[in-house]
Amino acid sequence: MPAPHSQISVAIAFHSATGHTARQAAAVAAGAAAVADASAALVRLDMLADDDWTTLDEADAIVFGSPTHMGAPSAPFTAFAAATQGRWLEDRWRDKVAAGFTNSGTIAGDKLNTLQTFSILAAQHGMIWVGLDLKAGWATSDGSPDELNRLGSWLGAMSHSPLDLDAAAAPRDSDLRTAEHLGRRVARLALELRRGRTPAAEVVA
Ligand SMILES: Cc1cc2nc3c(=O)[nH]c(=O)nc-3n(C[C@H](O)[C@H](O)[C@H](O)COP(=O)(O)O)c2cc1C
Repeated sequence: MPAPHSQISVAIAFHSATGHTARQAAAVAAGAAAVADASAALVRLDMLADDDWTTLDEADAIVFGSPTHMGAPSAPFTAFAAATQGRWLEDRWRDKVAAGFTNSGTIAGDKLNTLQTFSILAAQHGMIWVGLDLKAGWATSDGSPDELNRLGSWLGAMSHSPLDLDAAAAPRDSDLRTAEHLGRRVARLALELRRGRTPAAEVVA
């Protein structure tokens, strides 16, 4: 069932092969669900059922997530993107809020290309892309990797999971809190869109 008029739902459409990106997805969901009148649903793209498509169709916002594989979204994510073509034809996701996150084994790892691919998918669907509104962390000589947005990304949330660490040990907490922040922002903006903002003229009067 679609959310009642005063409430919004955020779907997190993600793939994760070995669990690291799944932790990032859970953090986005926790952030979204922490906003009053917002709910969050995790949709695993490697086991999509009809109900999952319904969850996506009824969501006010969809956050795309995938590990970066060979500098791009993983194959299951790419298959999912292609499978949305019918919805694209029918404009079914137009004006939904969209955002994205990715995780990879090296600090850079060409993750930006993954986020760009998500944002183009959103644009093709007529969705409204929401980036990350956090200053760069770990950007000065006395900075720390424990700061939010330590990887300095604005198109979406990035995280890094060193290749020798399993999903219990990575991504680190600052990356998960960054993902949580993105989830909160998406839910807050989706609520504002649903309820309507105060018209600008009234604000300046
Ligand atoms: C086929 C494949 C390609 C990968 N390509 C990249 C890459 O381009 N850049 C990178 O930094 N890490 C790369 N990795 C590492 C993964 O991004 C990393 O292990 C990530 O934490 C996996 O996330 P998951 O546990 O959610 O599956 C690759 C891993 C695989 C299996």
